[in-house]
Amino acid sequence: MSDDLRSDARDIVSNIISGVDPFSCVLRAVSREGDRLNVGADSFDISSYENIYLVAFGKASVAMSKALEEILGDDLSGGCAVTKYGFGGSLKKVNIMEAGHPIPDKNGVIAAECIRDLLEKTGSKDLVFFLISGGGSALMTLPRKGISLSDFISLTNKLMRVGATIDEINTIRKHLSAVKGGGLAKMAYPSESISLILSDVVGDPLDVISSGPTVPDRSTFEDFQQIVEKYDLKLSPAVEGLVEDGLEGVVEDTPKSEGPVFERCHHYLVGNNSLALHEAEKRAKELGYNTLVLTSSLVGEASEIARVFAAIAREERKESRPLSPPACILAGGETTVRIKGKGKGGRCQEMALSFALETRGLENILFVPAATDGNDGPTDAAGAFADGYSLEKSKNVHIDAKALLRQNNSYEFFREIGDLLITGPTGTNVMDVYILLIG
Ligand SMILES: Nc1ncnc2c1ncn2[C@@H]1O[C@H](COP(=O)(O)OP(=O)(O)O)[C@@H](O)[C@H]1O
Ligand SMILES: O=C(O)[C@@H](CO)OP(=O)(O)O
Ligand SMILES: [Mg+2]
Repeated sequence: MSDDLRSDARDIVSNIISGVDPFSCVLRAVSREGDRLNVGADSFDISSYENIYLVAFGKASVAMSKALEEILGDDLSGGCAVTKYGFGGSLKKVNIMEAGHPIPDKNGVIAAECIRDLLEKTGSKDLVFFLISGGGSALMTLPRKGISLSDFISLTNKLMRVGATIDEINTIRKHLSAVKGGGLAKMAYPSESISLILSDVVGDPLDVISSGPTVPDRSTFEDFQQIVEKYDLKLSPAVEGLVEDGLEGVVEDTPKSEGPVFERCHHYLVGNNSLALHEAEKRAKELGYNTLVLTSSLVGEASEIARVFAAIAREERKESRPLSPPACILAGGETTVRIKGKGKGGRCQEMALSFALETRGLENILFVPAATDGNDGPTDAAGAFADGYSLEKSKNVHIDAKALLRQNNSYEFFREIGDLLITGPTGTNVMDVYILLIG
C-alpha cells in the first residue's frame, strides 16, 4: 500500500482495464492447432468451410477483431467491424467503421448495411464469427421497414433520460430493428456462426448484450407496450402503428425459440464484470489491502447506491467493519440516473458526487466509481475521485455541490476540483466498477 490512496486506485483501475483487454479475452477463449479451432469446450475444423468472415460490433470491436485476425491469418476471407468514435484502429482484412454512441447516427446505419450486405452473400458452406461487445445496439442501427433513424434517436434519448434499464432500452430497440433480437442470425442463415461475447450487462444475458443479434429474443411487443406505459413515452405515428400491428400479430415478433435459424449458431462468453472485479481484487491484495468483493450485479439509482457506499465508509472508519483497514471494498454493475437537470455527467460521476456529499470530513477514505470503457455518460472522464475533502475543495472554488447534483452536473463538480478520472477510451467494456479504499 502506498501513502496515497489515489495512486493505489489508479493502479487498480489500470489493472482492471488490462485484465479485461478484449484481445486477451479472445485469445483465452479460442485456440488453434493446425486446422482445428478450439472454442470453449467445442472444436471446429476450419478447413471444412469455403469462407470465414468476421463481423464485429461494439466498443471492443478492434481488439477482438485483431485477436481473431491473428488466430485465423490467411484463412480469414474478410469482414466488417463497427465501433464508437475514438475507439477505432487499423485492421488487416477487416473494414473498420466508426459511428455514434450512445445515440445512434447515420454512420451506424451505413455500418449495419455493410454488415447486412456481407451476411447476405454467405451460404451454408461458410463460417461467420460475430465479435460482440456492449455498445453494438447504437453502433449498428438498421431500422425496420417504416421506422426511421430519427425514431431510434428520439426513443433512445427519452429512455436514457428517464432512467430505463438496459433490458428495457434494448426491448424497445430490438423491436424497431432488422438486425437486433436475432436479426443477424436470420441474415447469416444457413451459414454456421460462432459468437464471442464480451458482456456489459448485469447477469450476462445474451439476448440483451448489444441487443442479442445472434440469439433468440425473450422480449415481446407486450413488453414493449409495458415500457411505453411505465415511462409514459410519446411515440411517433410510425412506431405506434408498428406496436399495434405487433400486438395484433399482423407483424411478426422477434424470433423466440431455437428454430432452424439458430441451429448452427454457437455462443461463448469471453469476459465480463466478474473478471474485472477479480483483477481488481488481485491487485488490491498485492498492494496490501484486505479485500471484499460485494457483487458484480449492482443496479439502482446512482445517487442512492452511492449512499450505501458512504455508509460502508463511515462504518469502516468508526468500527473497522466489515474489514480491518487497510481495506478495499469492490463492486460492479450498472446504475441508472433519472435525469432531471441540464448538466453534464455520467452514472459514475453522479455516484461520486453523491458519495462526497455524504462523507464530508471523513479521513483517509477514497471512493472511485469508474466506467470500464473510459467514457462515463457523454463525457471524456471514466469516473471521479471522491473523498472526505471533496466538499472543502468545492467551497474553495465557489461551487455548490448540492445544486450541481440536482442539475446532474457532476462533471463540472469534479472538473472544477481537479478530481476527474481520465483514462481515455479503453477499447473494452464490462460495465462499471466501484472501488472503496480505506487507508
Ligand atoms: N448529466 C448526466 N448525469 C448523469 N448521468 C447521465 C447524464 N447524461 C447522461 N447520463 C447517463 O449516461 C448513460 C449513457 O452513458 P454511457 O456511458 O455511454 O453508457 P454505456 O457505457 O452503458 O454505454 C445514460 O444511461 C444516461 O442515463
Ligand atoms: O449495446 C448495448 O445494447 C449496450 C449493452 O450491451 O451497451 P452500451 O450500454 O455500452 O450501449
Ligand atoms: Mg451500458
